[in-house]
Amino acid sequence: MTRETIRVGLGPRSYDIVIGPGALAEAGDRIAALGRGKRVIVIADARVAALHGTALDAALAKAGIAVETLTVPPGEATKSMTVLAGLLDRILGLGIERGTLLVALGGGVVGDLAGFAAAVALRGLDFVQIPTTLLAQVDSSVGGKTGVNSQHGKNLIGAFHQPLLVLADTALLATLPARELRAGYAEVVKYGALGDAGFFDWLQDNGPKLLAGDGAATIQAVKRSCEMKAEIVGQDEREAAQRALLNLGHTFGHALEAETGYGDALLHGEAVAIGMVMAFDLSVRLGLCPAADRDRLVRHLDAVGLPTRPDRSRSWSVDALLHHMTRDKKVRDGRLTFILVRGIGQAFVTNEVPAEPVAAVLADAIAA
Ligand SMILES: NC(=O)c1ccc[n+]([C@@H]2O[C@H](COP(=O)([O-])OP(=O)(O)OC[C@H]3O[C@@H](n4cnc5c(N)ncnc54)[C@H](O)[C@@H]3O)[C@@H](O)[C@H]2O)c1
Ligand SMILES: O=C(O)C(=O)C[C@@H](O)[C@H](O)[C@H](O)COP(=O)(O)O
Ligand SMILES: [Zn+2]
Repeated sequence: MTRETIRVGLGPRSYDIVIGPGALAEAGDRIAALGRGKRVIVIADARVAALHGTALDAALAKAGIAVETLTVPPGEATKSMTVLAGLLDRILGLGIERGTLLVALGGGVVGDLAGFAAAVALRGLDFVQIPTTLLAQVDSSVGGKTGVNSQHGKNLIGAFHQPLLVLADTALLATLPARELRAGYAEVVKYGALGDAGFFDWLQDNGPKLLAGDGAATIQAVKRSCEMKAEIVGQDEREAAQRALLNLGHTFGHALEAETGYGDALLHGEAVAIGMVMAFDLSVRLGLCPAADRDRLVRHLDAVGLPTRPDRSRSWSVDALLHHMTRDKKVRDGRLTFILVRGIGQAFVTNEVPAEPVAAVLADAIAA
């Protein structure tokens, strides 16, 4: 079996990301090898549990591990304090100990929620990520950002809590709806756009193959994305500086998600695609980035069917978007922090952006 293993180097909290088709079937042996006892609680997205829960149960049973599964409803609305409170009640109701291991089975929603539950239950349980969307395999399962949304904004309640292991079985993506695969692909493009122009070139040639289900292209893209994320997180776990590069497109994107109510109207990856274009627009407007690089990004996102500007059939307001942006966790002394670019693959972090060009980028993007 093809397996790629990437190590996230965080001293005593270092862990492996195992990538490849069939990794789920190895979950029992790999979890047993962690030496955390013979009992796990799986927290699963109900849709994913129906599709892949039996295979995980069988893998765990083969290694003599007892499993109890708790499901949560699919969708971004599940990343809430209400669902978290109910989930914690159910976890505690199972009579857990500090040694009990949680396993998150699903996309970024379940990974963020279950990871946060693991961070706070009994003041901290160990957990394993089994990501089942492209987005979760390339991004959310790695790096330890866990949490839920608040009425005040996206991911405003949470904790840094690293998993013990990430098992990214790329074969599970076969059941993922095309729109979800595409949305996850936006975070893959993000890695090329922020720090690897060669990877961006590769994606221009291979992205369509990946989206058509090509296994080799998928493994390669997941591997490169995880390598980049592991390197950045290994240097700056708590986003004191360079980790903010992984937020390219997110200050704008999270504002769009907040305005659309965190529903099916705009998926996180779709918001990131639009947000990246806005970050490039702002960089061009400030004279930092050639317009040709912005155009290249837009052409590639267009070519794979990702949105590049907010849906014009809705009504948007610059002030409302700016209001959401002020809730961003990167705000320092009242100033917004942006991830800007000098070109494809050359992102940097700054909090020295005047207000006018930001408002102008928003106004242009939402103009009818
Ligand atoms: N923690 C981080 O570093 C980080 C990084 C990026 C995104 N995120 C968060 O991740 C979330 C988005 O994650 P997502 O895009 O994975 O969405 P998601 O978890 O909502 O999953 C998308 C949909 O796909 C379904 N699904 C999942 N796996 C499937 C499979 N293999 N087959 C069929 N259906 C499947 C789910 O039921 C759901 O309906 C957002 O909340 C975002 O903020 C977090
Ligand atoms: O891991 C990170 O760091 C990221 O910023 C990855 C992002 O893709 C992800 O959406 C993350 O959840 C955003 O974090 P936030 O701190 O802006 O809420
Ligand atoms: Zn993201």
